[in-house]
Amino acid sequence: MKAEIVSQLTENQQVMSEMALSMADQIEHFVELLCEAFSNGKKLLVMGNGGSAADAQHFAAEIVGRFKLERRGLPAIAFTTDTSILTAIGNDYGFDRIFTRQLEAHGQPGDVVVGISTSGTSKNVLAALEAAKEQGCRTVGLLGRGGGTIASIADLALVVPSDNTPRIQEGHITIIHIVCDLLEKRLFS
Ligand SMILES: O=C(CO)[C@@H](O)[C@H](O)[C@H](O)[C@H](O)COP(=O)(O)O
Ligand SMILES: [Zn+2]
Repeated sequence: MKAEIVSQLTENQQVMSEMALSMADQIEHFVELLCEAFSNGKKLLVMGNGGSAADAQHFAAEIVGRFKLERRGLPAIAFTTDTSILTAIGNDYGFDRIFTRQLEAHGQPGDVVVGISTSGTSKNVLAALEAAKEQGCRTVGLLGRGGGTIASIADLALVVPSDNTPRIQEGHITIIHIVCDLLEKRLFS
């Protein structure tokens, strides 16, 4: 068992090292998109399924609350949190529409819409990013496994270099923390 633990920790380190070599420019671009949006009174809308739903909520909490600095709250909504909305839309229109409908309700031109999907293929996330583009929002995919179909439609695709879902999720939350740290410093210090 110990060998397996060491192997998983080592795999995490390898993914993080590859990200450090290949993703810094894209992460910087993500920070710039969000800083521009918040400076112009726009907001972050974010979504994902399963572990990525938790990441979406975590991201919104850092933005509305704070990361490290004392500052005013910034506007962010995770489309994963309201069980009445999720069950009503899922029941009445289907699971593939749970994010699209919320996007229709909240999305404004200039908002940054972030879809988190380790496979890059979740239909509800893909549909929401497609709708977001039509509404004039900027779209970002936090992805894995080569990026999938979502990478081909997102304005900015950040693809964690792994095919292993937990390692990809660890990459996503690391990116989210770096982005929160940098945008907070850029906007408030
Ligand atoms: O957290 C995990 C696996 O680590 C799962 O809950 C996982 O997020 C779910 O299977 C999701 O439905 C996967 O969706 P996606 O990342 O491919 O879009
Ligand atoms: Zn997980």
